[in-house]
Amino acid sequence: MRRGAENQSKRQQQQQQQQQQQQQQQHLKTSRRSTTTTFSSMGATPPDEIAKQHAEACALLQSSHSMKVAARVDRGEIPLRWKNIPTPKTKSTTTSAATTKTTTTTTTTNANPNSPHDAGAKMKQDELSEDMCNNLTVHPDYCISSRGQVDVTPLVKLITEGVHDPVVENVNGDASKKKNGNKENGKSKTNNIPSAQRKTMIPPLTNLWNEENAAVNNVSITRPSHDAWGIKKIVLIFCDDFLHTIYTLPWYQPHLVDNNNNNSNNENTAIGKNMHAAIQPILDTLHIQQSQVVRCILAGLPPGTTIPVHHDTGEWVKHTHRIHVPIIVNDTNKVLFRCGPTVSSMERVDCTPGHVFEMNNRAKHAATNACDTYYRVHLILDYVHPSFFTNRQSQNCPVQRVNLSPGEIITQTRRSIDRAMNAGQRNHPSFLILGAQKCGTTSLYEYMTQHPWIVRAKRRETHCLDWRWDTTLQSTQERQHTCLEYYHADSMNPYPSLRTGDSTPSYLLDYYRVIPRLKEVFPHNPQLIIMVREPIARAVSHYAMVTSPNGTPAQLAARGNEWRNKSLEEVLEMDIRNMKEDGVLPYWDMDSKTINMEVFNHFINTREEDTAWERYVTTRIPLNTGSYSILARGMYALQCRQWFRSFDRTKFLVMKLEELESTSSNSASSTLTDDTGDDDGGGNNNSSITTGVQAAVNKVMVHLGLPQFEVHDTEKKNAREYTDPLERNVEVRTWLQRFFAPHNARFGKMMMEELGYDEREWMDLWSYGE
Ligand SMILES: Nc1ncnc2c1ncn2[C@@H]1O[C@H](COP(=O)(O)OS(=O)(=O)O)[C@@H](OP(=O)(O)O)[C@H]1O
Repeated sequence: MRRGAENQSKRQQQQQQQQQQQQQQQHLKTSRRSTTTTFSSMGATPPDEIAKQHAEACALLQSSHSMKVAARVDRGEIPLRWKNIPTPKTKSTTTSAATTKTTTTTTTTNANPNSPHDAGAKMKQDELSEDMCNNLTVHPDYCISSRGQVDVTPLVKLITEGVHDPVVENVNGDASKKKNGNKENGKSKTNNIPSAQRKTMIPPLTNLWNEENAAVNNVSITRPSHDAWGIKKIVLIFCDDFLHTIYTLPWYQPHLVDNNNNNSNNENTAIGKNMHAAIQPILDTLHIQQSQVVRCILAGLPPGTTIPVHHDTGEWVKHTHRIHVPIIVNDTNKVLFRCGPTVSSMERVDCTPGHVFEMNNRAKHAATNACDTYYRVHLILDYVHPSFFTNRQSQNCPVQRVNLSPGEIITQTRRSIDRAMNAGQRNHPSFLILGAQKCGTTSLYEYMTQHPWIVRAKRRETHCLDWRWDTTLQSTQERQHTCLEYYHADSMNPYPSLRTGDSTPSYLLDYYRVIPRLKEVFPHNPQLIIMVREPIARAVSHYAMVTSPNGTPAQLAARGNEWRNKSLEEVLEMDIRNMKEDGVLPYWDMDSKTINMEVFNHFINTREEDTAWERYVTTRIPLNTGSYSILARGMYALQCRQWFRSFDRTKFLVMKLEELESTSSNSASSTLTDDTGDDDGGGNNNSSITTGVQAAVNKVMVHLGLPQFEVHDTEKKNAREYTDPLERNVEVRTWLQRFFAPHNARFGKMMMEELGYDEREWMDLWSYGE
């Protein structure tokens, strides 16, 4: 009785927390610009399409030319490179399976599917003909590989209880069939009890399929698409989409530790031990270690149900080998599990219990249980190569392992998983892009926020530390609260995996206002990102933006009118005069437009320079316009110096806009770290310098300690068409080069000396020749 009451109150608590979670998730979803990335391709299949595919699959099974099971072929481990091929954008995942008639593939390759060593099987993506690329996401020979046969009797014994209970309604309709219980075997007593009544009963601990039992004695995990299809589950190991944290659930812990002091007992502990023992033969057959397994689930496909044709998405897919082992299949003639490079070339896999097979889950696959009564149970297991862990370590993102306690609450989004006990542990914002203006800050923010764990702030440029700073607020607490609102901080609290930040490019120069405020309201010190760009190009871009007549009224107002009727030359002269007057440029001769290098070398990094720079910054930076400091914003060493004095150097990441520009390596597959374990996979060479959007974003992820991801949209943002006024004005360009050359060299040296950056990238920075 006591246990029943405890369970009851725990369930109520869980329900409340789940409701809160749902509300917060909804808020986060609406606060993201793109919610589409949070949904899988499979969830999108409409119910009538699923019903159609189910009818077609049942017809295939019943027809006189019923689909033959493909012969088992051991191709060894499926190379992960065949999971890294970008999916063609035009492909539809909801195509009807009606065309599936044969068991042979219809591809044009000459590779022998029976020989993993065939040269054709080693074919690279770029060798595929254009036609094949349009149709294939994976190599046709590497969709299925038979990896062995095991005795699954011990596992069957552990999970038989409750397996055929019709707790979940049949999502393909025809629920009435199941309401009457198990007609085919008539053995299960519980099946004669109406389901509503059965749900109120406290399930025996040994019924591992019961969701209420799992919520109290294991841990409740949501799998949105699978849950919607009514698939029952026993979750043993689970991880988030980036394999950042691997959670071992109580029912897979041989030495169960209950941190919550719940009612875990010997019976529950025995489950973990027995489960381990029952699954070990499968790991032995695969020749893998327990530590390589990142997901392990028993999935029960309900009678009369079809999982429609789909392919799995998410970063985890690229790094994992997907294993299926049929465990309970009452009648193999009534189940259809298919996989292939295209909908029309999917092959039927042998689903005899104990058949350990690997499938490429980037390939199309579908499953049908045409049986009237019995669930079909598969063990589904994903594992990684040991090199995955070492790569993650070197990317500042080591994989975490966590043993969950019985009944522990976790918070999930589509791509993240957190422990409820860790709610509120992340301080927001996690990062700020400080500038410089016109150096690609918009693009960088847009690239970064494609990461499913980075949530956009309410606005890209919050300006909460400069012109939106509310001077009427009395206390730090009030100011903190106001600033945090820009970052959805409250809604983010249950999901410490998620990060947020903004990009306000005016902060870099406006250090004297921004730094003290930042320290006051964000004392945890967010990670700081600075983008720079060749300063003459930056100045021209700045001038083009501020004088452009195009833009919303708010944009036009923010840019100001000060430069509207002035030439670029006049604007440059104005700024150089201001700096000269403030004492910033004692080395610059206004008449000859030359630098006295001796004076320059004596003056820089002195107290006099600091005082002069402070005079300039504190008197020349208005809050109501963007028309200022066309030259000063390109003097990066002077700006960074102020920031480096206030924060630990490790907080900073400085990148050049030019790093984004490489066209050769913008594709993710060429710059994502390789952990495929393939002999010809082309490992990550630390000594080479890669550029391009993906490489730049990878650097940012390392800086933030976030797992790397594939940037899909690598387009330039905030790009403007304009005629460069300096194109024909060689004289101005030449004096600008004279002006900036020593500043560029000074900045490059600073990056090498203070941040330890590679001299191949920072020596001779933007040198202009003679
Ligand atoms: N990927 C990539 N490669 C090369 N150049 C790029 C890229 N992304 C942005 N850009 C250029 O960056 C300029 C806009 O910078 P910002 O977004 O920082 O401008 S702003 O300060 O927010 O207004 C703007 O420069 P101009 O077009 O010269 O004005 C963009 O074209």
